[in-house]
Amino acid sequence: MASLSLHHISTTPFVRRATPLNLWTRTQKPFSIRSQSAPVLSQDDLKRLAADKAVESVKSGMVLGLGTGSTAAFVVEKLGHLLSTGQLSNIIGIPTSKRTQEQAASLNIPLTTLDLHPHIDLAIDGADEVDPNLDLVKGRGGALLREKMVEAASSSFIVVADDSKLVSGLGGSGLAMPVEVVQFCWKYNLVRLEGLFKELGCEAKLRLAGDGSEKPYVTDNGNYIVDLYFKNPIKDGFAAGKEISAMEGVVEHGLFLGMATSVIIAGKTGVEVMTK
Ligand SMILES: O=C(CO)[C@H](O)[C@H](O)COP(=O)(O)O
Repeated sequence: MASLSLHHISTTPFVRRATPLNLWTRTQKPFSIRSQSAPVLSQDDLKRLAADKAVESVKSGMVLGLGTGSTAAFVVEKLGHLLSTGQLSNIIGIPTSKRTQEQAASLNIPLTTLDLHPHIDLAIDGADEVDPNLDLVKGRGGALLREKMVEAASSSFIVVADDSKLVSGLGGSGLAMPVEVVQFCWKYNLVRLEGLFKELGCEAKLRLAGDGSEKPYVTDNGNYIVDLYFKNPIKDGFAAGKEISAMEGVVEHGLFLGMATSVIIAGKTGVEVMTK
């Protein structure tokens, strides 16, 4: 396990005294936050705290990768505010989804593409799981392909999350690890993916649109998503990623390995900046 440095930032005035989070033993569970001396912080409050901390690294003139999801949306919101109040200028963003593109455009954040700006100064995005090596599972919001392209092109990649995202091993939350696949013979690939991780008790499911119908979810790139649910965490993420990528018809997977420069985690005891 790589050694990590943790920089602690108190969430005062919400929490009077902060202690480091117990990063490596947490399991995924919903939490409500209560302190005798402070108001309750919701999960959205924590996401916003992490987002605001990350935006402190943004400087005028930067090319920015704009992530997708509820935490990344707080980042985009803050950037819009700083631009509209003149506290930031001359930034340009590359959105990782149509959703983020729409939000950023509505806040008058100038936008560009990787074609026009292949070198990104800083990307900020959420994550679904963060392990002790700062390796990630991403893509439960369905934007994994564009996220990976944008974040791989960034000199620096800051992850923002609340502490429910901390896991001791990837796949360990029991929630989905997504794989984007072409529509053609998706079932063939679903069966092959499930077989690949049989010994981890993997169950593969086609992601549905979520509108109550049996229609599949379609990504911004016109593909389907196969969600992998593991009973046991993945032991070697790099080997797993390699095997998934080698399958014909797989477009991208949600393992983001060795990509994060730092992870900003907000929890009831404060905000931690985790770096390798
Ligand atoms: O990878 C993502 C979208 O594809 C998101 O960053 C991830 O799902 C976390 O989302 P949220 O901040 O809403 O928990």
